[in-house]
Amino acid sequence: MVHALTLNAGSSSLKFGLFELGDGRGDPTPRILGEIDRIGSQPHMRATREDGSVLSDAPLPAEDAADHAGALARALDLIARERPHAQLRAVGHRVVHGGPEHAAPARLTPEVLADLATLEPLAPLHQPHNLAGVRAALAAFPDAVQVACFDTAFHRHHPWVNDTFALPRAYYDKGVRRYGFHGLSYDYISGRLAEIAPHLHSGRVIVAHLGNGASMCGMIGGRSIASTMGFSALDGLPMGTRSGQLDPGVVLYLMEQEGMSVAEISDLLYRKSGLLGLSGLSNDMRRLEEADTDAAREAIAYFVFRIRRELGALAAALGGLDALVFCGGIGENSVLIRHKVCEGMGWIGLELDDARNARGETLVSTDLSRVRVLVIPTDEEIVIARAARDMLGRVG
Ligand SMILES: Nc1ncnc2c1ncn2[C@@H]1O[C@H](COP(=O)(O)OP(=O)(O)O)[C@@H](O)[C@H]1O
Ligand SMILES: CC(=O)OP(=O)(O)O
Ligand SMILES: [Mg+2]
Repeated sequence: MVHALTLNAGSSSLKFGLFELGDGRGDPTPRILGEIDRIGSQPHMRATREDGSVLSDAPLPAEDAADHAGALARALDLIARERPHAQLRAVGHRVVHGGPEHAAPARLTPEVLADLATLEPLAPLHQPHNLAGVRAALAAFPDAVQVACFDTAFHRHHPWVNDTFALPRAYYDKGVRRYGFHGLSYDYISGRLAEIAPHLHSGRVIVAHLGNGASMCGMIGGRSIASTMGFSALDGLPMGTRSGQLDPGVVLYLMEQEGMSVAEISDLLYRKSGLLGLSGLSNDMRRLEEADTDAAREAIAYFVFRIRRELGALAAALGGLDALVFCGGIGENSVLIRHKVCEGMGWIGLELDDARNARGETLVSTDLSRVRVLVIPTDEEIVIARAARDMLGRVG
């Protein structure tokens, strides 16, 4: 039976999925979904079958998953044990940055891989690890069709005013643009909305992808019009460890007055800021919600304030609002954050139903709310699997 493997490599984690492709026309069926985290230190593998039953939830010997290639080998051992007859004909990769050119998934050739490596400085927390996953998979499956699925692709047709900064034009031409990210998630949500609420899909929608990385996207007719992330995955909302939007004067100050190096500033903005920096406690929203400290409450207050501010800004960019969708680990699970984001939003025609919100229903707005509020679990893996299926259908 023909299968596709999906890989989503983070700095110290590797998410993997095994999908059955059937006759290549229907939706891929997930058979195994898993993640190895703490690669290089204390690796741990979790994996489940499609029915939710646990296949693995155990530490791995450190030397077995010392890098992404080792982690991939362990994931493949598990897949081979569980589904020994799976023919792996395609591998789909999440690649965060596709630069200005890629508006659709791309077949991975040595040339494309070399081109994507030049974008590593633009997404240092993601791109080098994504490409480490690609190299490991190319070595393991030289005969499979390998496809890169870009977080930036969904936004490539957004309007020029949201694509540019007010810098001299030469910088735009060199690629200093507002790319936008989390596109696999937005693509999935756009597709789900078309299925479950087509009248909303065709309207003005804001999607809040609130996970460890967080951004918001304004869509009309399911297409990106504006988003809060820009040139890098640092912009916009504060995140687990990333600052979000920052006056560029702060960076100049850190260089000139604090004498900080580029590496130090990068470490500060990508790894020590956001919820972690403000709370002094954790990047994990669950821990902040449980913590009884002023700093944790202030970190949550700032996160919520920025989401509300961006909601207003994106609604203005869309010329109004028909629906707000929450997704990502925080958006899907945090009753408190959804409540705080929607509190007092009657001015824009949005009213949350607290009982529906507490039950985590799909529709969490009141029946009288003009703006519909929905919670839709996102699924980046199926978007990658579909792209792998389509590429295999074209070239395989
Ligand atoms: N029940 C919950 N309440 C509040 N926050 C939650 C809950 N479940 C998960 N989260 C938060 O979701 C975030 C991780 O989101 P996720 O989308 O899984 O991240 P990633 O970007 O790593 O894929 C963490 O901050 C975690 O605390
Ligand atoms: C682009 C980005 O921020 O991704 P993640 O949420 O996986 O960190
Ligand atoms: Mg994520």
